[in-house]
Amino acid sequence: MPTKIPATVVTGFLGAGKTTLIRHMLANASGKRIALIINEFGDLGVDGDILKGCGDETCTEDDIMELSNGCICCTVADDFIPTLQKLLDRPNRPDHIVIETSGLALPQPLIRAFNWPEISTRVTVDGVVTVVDGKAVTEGRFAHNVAAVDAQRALDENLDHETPLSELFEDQIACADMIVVNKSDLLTEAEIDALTAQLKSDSRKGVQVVKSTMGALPIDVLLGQGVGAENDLSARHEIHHHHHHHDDEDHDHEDDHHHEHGHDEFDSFVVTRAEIVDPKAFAAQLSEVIRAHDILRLKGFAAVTGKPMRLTVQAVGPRVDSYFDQPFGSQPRETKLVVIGQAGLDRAAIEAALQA
Ligand SMILES: Nc1nc2c(ncn2[C@@H]2O[C@H](COP(=O)(O)OP(=O)(O)OP(=O)(O)O)[C@@H](O)[C@H]2O)c(=O)[nH]1
Repeated sequence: MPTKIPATVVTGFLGAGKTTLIRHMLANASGKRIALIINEFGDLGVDGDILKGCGDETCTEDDIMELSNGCICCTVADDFIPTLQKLLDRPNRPDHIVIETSGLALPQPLIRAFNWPEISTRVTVDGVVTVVDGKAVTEGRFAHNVAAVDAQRALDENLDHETPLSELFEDQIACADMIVVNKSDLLTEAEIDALTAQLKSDSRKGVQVVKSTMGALPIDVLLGQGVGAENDLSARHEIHHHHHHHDDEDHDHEDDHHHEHGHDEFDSFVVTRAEIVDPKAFAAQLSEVIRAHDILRLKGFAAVTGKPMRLTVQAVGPRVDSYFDQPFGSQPRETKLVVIGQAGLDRAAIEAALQA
């Protein structure tokens, strides 16, 4: 019997540093052949583009598969399973598969999919790595307070006291085999220690919590955990669907489509604009728009007058990073930004502000 190929699921909220961590991993794969499946919220394909640009010989463009149809956890049958099968049917099988979920995905339904007969004999979930934006959590952006939420839930099972952000965050933590406290460069030692202790107590027993900057962790730490996460799903409780049968793990596939979760509570759209003249001023303008409209995530590429290189723009909350990454080459010189926030974003106003 052929051995199962290990698959590592990398999850974590929007902008936590999943793509950065994977990029570091690919650059340090030391000959291991890694195939990637990535699923992005927002339709610009920024993550795929960044990863394809890694230029690492152990991971060619062919090894990167992008799921197109929205949320990985809602399109398991139509998109994820066929993509995985395609990967497994290749003559040149990968040593390891890494799956980057979108920042809004619940990992549990994805892991449950590994029990589907079509793939269960061929792959196993090696481990779930949850990347945490240490700075954002420390600043309280997820209003992360599991104890208080649990106390409320004990009073009334049916009440939904949580924000969409804290729900997702807690599900992603509950599913983790390893938690990466990323962006530790933006934290003090004391903040890192406090967050680490909190995450340890909020996660399952034995879950490792490690800190990183720019996701720089040895590949041996991230891969090869050998957990078989699909076999102990019940330990990875799902916060959202308490009213569903979360204790009945092998219910039929249909149920995966009935779960309710946060997508409707988030909005995403793409804004195009004319070339920008001054990258620094543009970053300041972005930061202002992000604050004014409470935008969670903004990323994309910009054309700067007089520059052959493409400016990659990355904003997580009010923090804006931008850098020239590569020449436009054969691609059109366009400025395109994907904007992600909670539902109710004022699209017209944001567009106007970004195009100003
Ligand atoms: N200061 C700092 N910035 C970081 C670190 N890790 C990632 N970033 C930056 O955070 C931004 C988001 O990083 P990504 O790796 O794209 O995050 P992601 O989780 O893949 O984002 P989504 O796919 O949109 O959910 C980028 O601008 C990164 O350069 C870190 O350790 N420290």
